[in-house]
Amino acid sequence: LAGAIFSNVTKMLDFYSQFNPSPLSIKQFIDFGLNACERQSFMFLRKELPVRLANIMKEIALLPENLLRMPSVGMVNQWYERSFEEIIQFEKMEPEPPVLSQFCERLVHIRNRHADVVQTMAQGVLELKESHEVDPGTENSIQYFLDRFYMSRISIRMLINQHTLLFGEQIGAKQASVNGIGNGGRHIGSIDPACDVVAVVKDAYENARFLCDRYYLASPELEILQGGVPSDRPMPIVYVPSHLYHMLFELLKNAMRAVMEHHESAPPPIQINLIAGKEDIAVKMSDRGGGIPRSVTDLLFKYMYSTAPQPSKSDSHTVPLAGYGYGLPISRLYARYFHGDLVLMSCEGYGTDAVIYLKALSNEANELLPIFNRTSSKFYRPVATLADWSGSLNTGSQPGKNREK
Ligand SMILES: O=S(=O)(c1ccc(O)cc1O)N1Cc2ccccc2C1
Repeated sequence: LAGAIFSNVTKMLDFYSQFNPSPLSIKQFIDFGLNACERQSFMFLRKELPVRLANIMKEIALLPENLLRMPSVGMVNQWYERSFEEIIQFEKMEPEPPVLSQFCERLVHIRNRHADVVQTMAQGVLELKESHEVDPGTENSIQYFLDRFYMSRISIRMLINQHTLLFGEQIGAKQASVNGIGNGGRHIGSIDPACDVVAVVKDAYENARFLCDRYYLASPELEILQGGVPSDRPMPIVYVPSHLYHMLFELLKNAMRAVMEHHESAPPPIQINLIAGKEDIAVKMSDRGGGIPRSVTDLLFKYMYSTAPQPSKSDSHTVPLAGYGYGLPISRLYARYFHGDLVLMSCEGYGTDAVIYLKALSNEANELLPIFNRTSSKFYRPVATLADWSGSLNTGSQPGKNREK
């Protein structure tokens, strides 16, 4: 029987992975949420969630053997297989109330099962680093995979959160989503159509400052500018506050650590400049924390570089303010998820600017989703490439001029 079940799941994976994920824009999430219909949401998700799960599960199967065999990666893979099987069971069910509420409960169960996926995958990367030599080709495959894997996870959790917030049994979920009372900001699921960037900046700053004070017994002040002029007037945008908070909190922790470690006393303030353009909204955070050389800036987004043994829970308050966990790479994924970006510009010896770019128009803020196909599969069988620019660090081993090109 197990064999039969296995082959059936494999067949279903092949079936659903043939479809491309369907990206939604923030505008579409809002338009649907304003007169949300649970039946329609159910009909969409019981197809779209298996499509997104199957697309990324096919890539997990293409991972370098050494990583795929790590115990933690095996565990994550099992979670994905179990969740995939549970959702496709709703394929043939009638969209009647009892099934709709079962579906909602099942989504909550799946979201909880996958709560620790980020650190469990990081553990898998650590197991690989500690057990095998990792060649540059494998490292590139892992970087490519994890960006896509975590982006896929962000998108699946976004769909689950919208459905459970709009139709779930939380207190106040009903009237809040229907006529907007009971939630002052008229949130549509996890989206706030009037998310005040200044308020989220202050919230993230207060929380980062608390950690900084506890560790350094001091913390830098914050200056908020809008268009280069000091102002903390509200700045409403259409966005997911929790995503914006996650990015700001990470960048503020890094900036505070840099400033406190670069100045014995009187730390210079961190400056956040908010600029609303026609296409882009830019949140530029500037610190005078001494910066880092360009050769290091790229490493900060590398999962392999950022994976280090986790400090034990007991001394977690002694963990440096900004570790080098996956905070920066995942914050960049949150920015890119709705077609924005997160870039670092460091000037060694002076300080670092970090810019979060967001789409100004909600109809342009489309989900950015990984697609499993021949193109993505090629990334997992990297062929040795010849240098096409001279003078790079590893030219020593390149074949001579008159030999094969
Ligand atoms: O690399 S950084 O320039 C830096 C990186 C990211 C960021 O958001 C802000 C930053 O400032 N910076 C992090 C850090 C930590 C300890 C000591 C010195 C520094 C320098």
